[in-house]
Amino acid sequence: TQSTRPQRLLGAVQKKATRGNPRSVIQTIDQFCRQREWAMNVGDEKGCILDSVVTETNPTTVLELGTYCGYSTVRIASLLPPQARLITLEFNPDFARIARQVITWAGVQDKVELVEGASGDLIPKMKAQFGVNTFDLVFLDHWKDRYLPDTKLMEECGLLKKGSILLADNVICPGTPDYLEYVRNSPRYQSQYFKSHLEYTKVEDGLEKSVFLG
Ligand SMILES: Cc1ccc(Cc2cc(O)c(O)c(C(=O)NC/C=C/[C@H]3O[C@@H](n4cnc5c(N)ncnc54)[C@H](O)[C@@H]3O)c2)cc1
Ligand SMILES: [Mg+2]
Repeated sequence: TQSTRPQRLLGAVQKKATRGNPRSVIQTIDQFCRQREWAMNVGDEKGCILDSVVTETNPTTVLELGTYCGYSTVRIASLLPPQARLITLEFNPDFARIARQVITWAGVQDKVELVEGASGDLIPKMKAQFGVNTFDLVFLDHWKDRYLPDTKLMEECGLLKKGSILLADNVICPGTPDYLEYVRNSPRYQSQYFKSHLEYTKVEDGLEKSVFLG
């Protein structure tokens, strides 16, 4: 039977990346996407912006919406201090299965909890079922029409505190117009756009960093 792109991406990681070395896993996936097959990972250019936001936030509790193959999961987890943890949500079981293997190959599995399910169902369970108080950082990279409803849901569930950071991928391409309008015009957020490019291309894209003001 035909393999899928995520399966081929995992194969490249297991063949070329050094076990337990997150940077090696990231480099292998970026090389695979440049030389073999494009895949919707945040990539190395926007990834460097992600790295700088993670390190300056120095988060204890991180939420990622949309794991896909685990590229940004590994990238974020590799920068977290020992006691910090990253919860990542993925509703496609095939992607989740691949991501778990990528995360384990990188050796960051102790900092990551991959939960299979839809963000709309799981966000309301974060406090009671996952023992979360609030998130210091949220990375949004799932279906683009879910960014706004899930942000409002996180507000309603009391998962954001004064100073919580939302970092959203693809605010230009594919684009998240309703989300951008909300975080840029709501008095509850201080927003900043980081201009970049769609992963592995010269097309403009960017990340939007929004600080929740309480
Ligand atoms: C026109 C066009 C097309 C594609 C691109 C290129 C491009 C570039 C990018 O960086 C992109 O992030 C994307 C993109 O579409 N990302 C969607 C990513 C989804 C992943 O998240 C999962 N998921 C989706 N909704 C949920 C949800 N509620 N709860 C839990 N998991 C969810 C899915 O199962 C996938 O694992 C596309 C650019 C322009
Ligand atoms: Mg993306």
